[in-house]
Order: sequence, then structure tokens, then C-alpha cells
Amino acid sequence: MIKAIVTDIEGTTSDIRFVHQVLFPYARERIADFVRATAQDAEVMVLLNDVRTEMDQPKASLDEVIAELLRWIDEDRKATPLKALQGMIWRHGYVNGDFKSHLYEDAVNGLQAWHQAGIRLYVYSSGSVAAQKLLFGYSEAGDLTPLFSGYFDTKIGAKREVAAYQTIVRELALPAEQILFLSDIHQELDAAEAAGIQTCQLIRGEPDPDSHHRQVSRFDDISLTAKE
Ligand SMILES: CSCCC(=O)C(=O)COP(=O)(O)O
Ligand SMILES: [Mg+2]
Repeated sequence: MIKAIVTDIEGTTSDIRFVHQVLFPYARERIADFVRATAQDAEVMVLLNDVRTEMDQPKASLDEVIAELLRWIDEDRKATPLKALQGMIWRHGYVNGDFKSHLYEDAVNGLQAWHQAGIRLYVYSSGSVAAQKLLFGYSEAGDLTPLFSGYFDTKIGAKREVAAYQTIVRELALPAEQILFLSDIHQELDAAEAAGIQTCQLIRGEPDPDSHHRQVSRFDDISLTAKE
């Protein structure tokens, strides 16, 4: 029986269009000014140096770092320092009421029902943990953060890497087969499955012909009995 559920965000609990048409443009428009204004803050300074390391240019100027960050946004690169900076910028958007996050109604209902049933809930997203807490804290359905027992981001590894899911299994301290991972991307589910975790694919549009995972279009259809 499933004792814990780990969910992806984009395309799983939330419409991809909210992430790509609201969140990403909001951060893109503001990232240059934000980085210039906060470059001397200790936390941002560390992140900018992480960007320089990832660029393999330890002496890159602030303008070069900003240009790289804009490139990463345009290619939807899941780079940990970019994700942290985006989260800091989104905080202003949520707090100022510029937007609320989108959550599918069936996802909200499913998460609430599982929480009530005593199933532990976690998030694993490429967005930073701070950004995940904002997304579930400032949603159109209200503050859902009390439902969650924990959050994981790319600090534990990329979502298509088996090692990231092995870390989640260790952190949750449950047998892998008692954990269910939900995602819209079959490559992420492949990696979770290789770590022994149960999987279910959320398909909000057309079925995925390249996936061997259970596919459902709504949280209501997710089965909590382990696959044989
Ligand atoms: C935490 S909300 C923003 C999500 C995000 O930045 C992203 O890149 C989507 O990643 P996911 O792993 O949820 O598909
Ligand atoms: Mg996703």
C-alpha cells in the first residue's frame, strides 16, 4: 500500500501554461534589474558565482552572467541557481498579488483527500523549494502548504537521474515500493521506477505513446495499490 506520494508540479498539479506564460515571463522581465539590485547580497552573490561556475567562466562580468541567465530562461534550463533566482523574483509577484498559482481542481481534491487519509505528501520539482512553497502557499485554492511533509528540488539532483529518487527514498525512510511518484514526463517516471518507486503519469492532453507507465488524466483516477 502507498504510504507517501511525491508529486511534480508543472503539467501534474498545475497547468504548463501557468508556468510558461505567467511565471517564466514574470521572472524574465525582472531578472536583469533584480540581479543588479541584489548582486552584493550574500545569498545572491553565492548564486551568481554558481552561475559563473556552471558557465565555466569564474571571472564573468555581471552583464555576462545576466545574458547567460536570460539564455537559460529561453531554453528552459533547469539550472539550480537560475531556479533559486526565479523563486526570489516570483515572491514579489505572489506577495504583491500580481498572480496566484494555478492548481487543477482534481489535484487539490486529491491532495486533500490523501492528506486526510494519512498519506504523507511531498513535492519534487525543478523549481526551488522556496518557489514550491510559494506556489502551494499562494494558489487559487488558498494555502495548501499544510498538506505537505517536505519538498525536494534539483539540489538532490536532476529529475531524470535515478540517484535523485534514491535520495528521496532515503529521506522518506520508507520502502521504495510504498512511495508513488506523479509526473507528466515519462523520463522522470523511468528514473523513479529504476529506484523502485511506484509511478503514475498525468496526461492532461494526448496520451504519451512512448510511456509504459500507468497514464491517467485526473488525480481521481490514480490508484494507490502497488503495481505487481
Ligand atoms: C516551483 S514552480 C515553477 C516550476 C519550475 O520552475 C519548473 O521549471 C518546472 O519544473 P517541474 O519540475 O515542476 O516540471
Ligand atoms: Mg512536470
